[in-house]
Amino acid sequence: MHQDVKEILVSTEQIQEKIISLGQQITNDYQEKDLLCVCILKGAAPFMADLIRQIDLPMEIDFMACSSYGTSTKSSGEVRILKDLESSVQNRDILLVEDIIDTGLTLSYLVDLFKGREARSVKTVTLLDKPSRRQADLVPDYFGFQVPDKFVIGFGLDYDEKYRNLPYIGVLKEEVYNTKIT
Ligand SMILES: O=P(O)(O)OC[C@H]1O[C@H](OP(=O)(O)OP(=O)(O)O)[C@H](O)[C@@H]1O
Ligand code: HPA
Ligand SMILES: [Mg+2]
Repeated sequence: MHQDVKEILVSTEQIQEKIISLGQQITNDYQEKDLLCVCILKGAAPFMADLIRQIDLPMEIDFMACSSYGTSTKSSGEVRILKDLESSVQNRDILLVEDIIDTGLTLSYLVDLFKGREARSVKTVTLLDKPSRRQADLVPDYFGFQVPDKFVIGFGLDYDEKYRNLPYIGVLKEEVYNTKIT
């Protein structure tokens, strides 16, 4: 275990098992649809890469970068689009792929954005859900694991851009962000 991790919440094996089952559900639900999986960078990249290999359908992928946390553990509440899609979403079935829904501000902003762009359907899949912190009225269509109100890292999730490469979900030790000089 990494020295900055207080405890492991979800193991590598649990994550992989869950991704297989999410892939099966999505495969069943998107038969005869025009599926475009949109990865919300950067955090969702590892989850997206594993998830799409468990979806047994003709489909496309695209990437969007937004940021609301910057280098902090608190959401700024303001969603900035850093990179937009290359594909058109009009009349397509969009599945937004996230690593975590926390306040829900990022994803509810993006769902509204894609509905405004006339997608046929907009659904959401997230590896982690932290419902206790919700500010926006958003329930994911598919989720992997619910997590408590702790700042989590690994499998794409960062603190100050680090720890994305950990192969499990862990809780970051408080002293790591309390002692940071900003
Ligand atoms: O529900 P919310 O409170 O809006 O939080 C969730 C969002 O915050 C994180 O992104 P971040 O802004 O840290 O960008 P990153 O994926 O590049 O780390 C995460 O990947 C989600 O996109
Ligand atoms: O708990 C979290 N960890 C990392 N990034 C996040 N973005 C929202 N919540 C979190
Ligand atoms: Mg982040």
